[in-house]
Amino acid sequence: MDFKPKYLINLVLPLFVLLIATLVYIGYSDYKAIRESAYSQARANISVAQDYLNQHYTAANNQLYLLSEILQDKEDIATFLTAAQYVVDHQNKFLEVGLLMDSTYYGTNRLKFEDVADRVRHRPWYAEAQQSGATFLSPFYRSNSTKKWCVALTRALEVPGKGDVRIVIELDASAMSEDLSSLRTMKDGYVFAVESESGQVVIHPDPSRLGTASVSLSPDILDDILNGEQAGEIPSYAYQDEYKFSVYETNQRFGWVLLSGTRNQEITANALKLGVVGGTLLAMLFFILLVGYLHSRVHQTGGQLLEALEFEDLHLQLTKLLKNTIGCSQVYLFVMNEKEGVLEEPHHHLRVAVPTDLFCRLSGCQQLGRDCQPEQDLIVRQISPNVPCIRLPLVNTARSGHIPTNQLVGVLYICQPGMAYPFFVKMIVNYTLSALNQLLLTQHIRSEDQMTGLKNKNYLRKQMEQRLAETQAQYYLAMIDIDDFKSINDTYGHLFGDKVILMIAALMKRGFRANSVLCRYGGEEFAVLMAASDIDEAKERLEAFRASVAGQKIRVSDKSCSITVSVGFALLQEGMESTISQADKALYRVKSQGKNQVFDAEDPSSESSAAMSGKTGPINHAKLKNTKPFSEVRQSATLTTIDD
Ligand SMILES: Nc1nc2c(ncn2[C@@H]2O[C@H](COP(=O)(O)OP(=O)(O)OP(=O)(O)O)[C@@H](O)[C@H]2O)c(=O)[nH]1
Repeated sequence: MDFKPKYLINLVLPLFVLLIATLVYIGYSDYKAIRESAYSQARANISVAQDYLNQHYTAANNQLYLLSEILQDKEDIATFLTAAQYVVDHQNKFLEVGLLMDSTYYGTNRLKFEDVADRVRHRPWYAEAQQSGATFLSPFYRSNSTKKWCVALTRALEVPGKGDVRIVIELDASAMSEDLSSLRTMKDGYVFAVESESGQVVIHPDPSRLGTASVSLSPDILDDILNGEQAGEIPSYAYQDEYKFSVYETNQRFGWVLLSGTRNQEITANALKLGVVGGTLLAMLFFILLVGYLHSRVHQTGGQLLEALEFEDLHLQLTKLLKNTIGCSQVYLFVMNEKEGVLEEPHHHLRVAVPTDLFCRLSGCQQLGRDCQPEQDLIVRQISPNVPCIRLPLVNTARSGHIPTNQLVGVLYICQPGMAYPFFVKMIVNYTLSALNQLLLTQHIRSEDQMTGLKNKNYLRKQMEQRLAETQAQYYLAMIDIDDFKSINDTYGHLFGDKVILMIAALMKRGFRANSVLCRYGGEEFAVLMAASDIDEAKERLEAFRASVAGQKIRVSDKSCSITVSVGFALLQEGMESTISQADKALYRVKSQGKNQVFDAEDPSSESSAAMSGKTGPINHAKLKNTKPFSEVRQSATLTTIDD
């Protein structure tokens, strides 16, 4: 099966939709994957934080035990305080170590408060019913001496004779928060902790949040936790105008709830980033492949346009190419006829004046005139397409110095129902322009007589065919033959004969209107196809030409000679062959009646002479020798100059 590019082009829109859908799917999958990974990262962070807190709890508990051993062993406060100071100095999470004995509070950093039995009862670290050897964890509070947020571990002791003895270690919440702040979920997520009893924030990377009420843990969740819920998720809550998610676990030792989470937006942004990057790469790859394929297909088929030798071939190939690539329904390829200032479309036999606004577009070098409306363009009005039409001027651009000059070669009209892709249209325009240029050049070469620059017999016949199809104007075909040319050749040589032929061509170009078809019919015979209102006008013009030739003298060395031509003409009607034959017969009659005259096919006076001579067939110059020899004169004052 021949796969046509238009199928692929038609797939662009559905594929684009598919691509968007894929992107959305990729984005959603990414979102889910990233969210899942964020959750597991958050859980991992909580687990690290659990270990961290448990270690500090155990460390504080161990220190309490050691210090109580020292106190019981030595019963010496100074030794105890030295050991306590050592502990505080080497463990930066311990704010203070205190000893309550004999109603006196001894603290590290030389603190001593006497007679404080009543006051200490109100301190958070003091538990009235604490049994000897048991450890009590205080609620979260701000330390009196250091003014820092902390939690205290207190051990009650039995020291004989010393009454109520308590050893206290205060744990610094800010320092612990700082350590835990390095646990990040994605970029912005962090670990924090809330005291389940009070709902106060106890660990937070932002020190100003310590001691404040938790935003994430609603009273309902706190109730669940107090009722034994140990872990869970909070999918969405608003904090500082942003939505966040958190996972939580309770910490048995401290009785805190550890939370870790991040901004939902961050997950979305990451998913989008991944989705967009992935999708863009996918889209780029897809479009590169698509454009590459279409590019090569258009080049491949576009190259075939250049092989067209006839206009019909070009039209056929172009229609095929445009149907296969952009799915256009009709193609009109107009060729500029500069001589007559009209655009011709041979395939549909159209001939119209060049749309006036086309040149405005050309001067602005706007090649793509899209969606021409019938009221804007005479040609579109004539074509009257039932689908949108695109007008594409085919312009040769040359540079003279710095100024670009545009030459309109033709105009392509594409009737196209769907989307037109400028990129491909532009490529097709370029190919069409090249093919048209090549075709016109080939036709020019094939239709021109190389020696004189006049048109040749082929071209004349085609023009006659075309004009026969027209009904508006009357055309006349004249056959012109140089009189006694053989003698000229024989007398002055062939080179001179050539000069005579060139002179006749020059006089023809000068003597007839621009829209006449001037042709070298063969050898020393010429033809003119011209428009005239009637036979008299035609004869008058031909007569003027004949006289212009007869009035010229050609110089050869020191001699000059006069040349004459015989002209027979006929009205272009009925058929091409019959018209040629009639004009030929008229010419023959001139030859047989003394040459250097103009006869038309209808002329009754000339008919009789032809009948007399008994010749009615096509002219045979070889048989009409020197009816009236060319005149040979001495050098005269007015001579024709012929360019070599
Ligand atoms: N120099 C030159 N001669 C040519 C060319 N083409 C044809 N001829 C010659 O033109 C001559 C035509 O001669 P004829 O057909 O006998 O006609 P004629 O001598 O003009 O006689 P009439 O037509 O009766 O006036 C031949 O001798 C051809 O060789 C050409 O391109 N250059």
